[in-house]
Amino acid sequence: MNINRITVFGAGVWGSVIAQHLAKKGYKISLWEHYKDLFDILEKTRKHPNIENFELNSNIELKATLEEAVKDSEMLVFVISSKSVRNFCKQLKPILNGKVLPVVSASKGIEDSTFKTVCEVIEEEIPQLTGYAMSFSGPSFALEVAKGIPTKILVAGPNADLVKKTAKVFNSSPIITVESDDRRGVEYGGAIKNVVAIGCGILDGIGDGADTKAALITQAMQEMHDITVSQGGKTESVYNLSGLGDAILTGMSSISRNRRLGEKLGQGLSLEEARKQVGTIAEGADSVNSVHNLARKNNLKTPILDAVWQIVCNGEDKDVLLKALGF
Ligand SMILES: NC(=O)C1=CN([C@@H]2O[C@H](COP(=O)(O)OP(=O)(O)OC[C@H]3O[C@@H](n4cnc5c(N)ncnc54)[C@H](OP(=O)(O)O)[C@@H]3O)[C@@H](O)[C@H]2O)C=CC1
Ligand SMILES: O=C(CO)COP(=O)(O)O
Repeated sequence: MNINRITVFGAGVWGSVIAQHLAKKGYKISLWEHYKDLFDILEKTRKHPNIENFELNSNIELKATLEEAVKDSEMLVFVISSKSVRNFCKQLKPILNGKVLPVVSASKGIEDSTFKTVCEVIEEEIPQLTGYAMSFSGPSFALEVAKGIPTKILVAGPNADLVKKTAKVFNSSPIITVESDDRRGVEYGGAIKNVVAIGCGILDGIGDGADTKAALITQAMQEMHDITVSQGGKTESVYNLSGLGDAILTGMSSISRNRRLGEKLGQGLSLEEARKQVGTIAEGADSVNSVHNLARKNNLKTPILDAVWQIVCNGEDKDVLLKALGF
């Protein structure tokens, strides 16, 4: 696999930081963004409005159309919100025109109606990519990676050779990549940890502290485990970087948008108001329903995740979470 040009879809904070990381390594990057206002700002200033002291590397070219974005590309990286992936693939498919190339998803979510992971949605919509989609997931705040703070991220996919080569592409300071053959387990962990982070935020909003959040994470990990394993994921992935590692990061850090959304809910704000105040996407608010429905469908006992669902989706009082924890 000889890679020179990589396309990154989504110039949000994580997409831009990934593009920068790869550009600094010497890859030529085509960065595509669908939101015209953001595209125009990036093109005009080369600075990202949501990342401090961040100027796009000269190896990054902004691409306004999908045709331009995929031209000469040897790898695609998806960093758009998970719920927009299916429609996005419908636009991308005719443009790829049967082309086969490795695809990496850095998005974290589970589709509501189908319970499919982002890689599975990509492969379903663009069948020639089946076996070529990999997940890139682990504890990695874009804002910390942008500052050069070290982290470890899993690259997971069904083809060991492709995973090895892709891990090499992404591996360089401050990111150490770790290879995995359990894409499902990695993607489920990455999606469910966002719901766990909302739960931790709710506790913050109520005024409870790190002690209570640590108890929540510990109990919720069993629920993450049971759901993931029921879908064919491995136990070892649940307790690896994308599950446990990312649950600790997002549940405990003030940076996490999912945790911040939960905090607003815990303070009594409605979901709509909480979303507005957080401003940017909080994937957990979309995944909470799919996670809940999946647990019900499989008759799994998931009291912590159910309580978060009741608060987020039904507007229940936040005390249901304390009750679920046994307080
Ligand atoms: N930020 C982080 O630290 C990390 C984020 N992630 C994951 O990465 C993904 C992106 O997050 P992040 O970059 O932080 O979020 P941002 O809100 O900063 O960016 C989201 C990106 O998705 C794009 N998008 C939204 N809707 C559509 C659509 N209909 N079609 C095409 N593109 C669309 C956005 O465009 P627009 O500007 O129009 O909204 C934007 O480029 C999420 O799944 C998140 O969980 C993973 C690890 C770390
Ligand atoms: O997934 C993330 C870090 O690994 C980002 O989490 P938030 O979306 O909650 O900020």
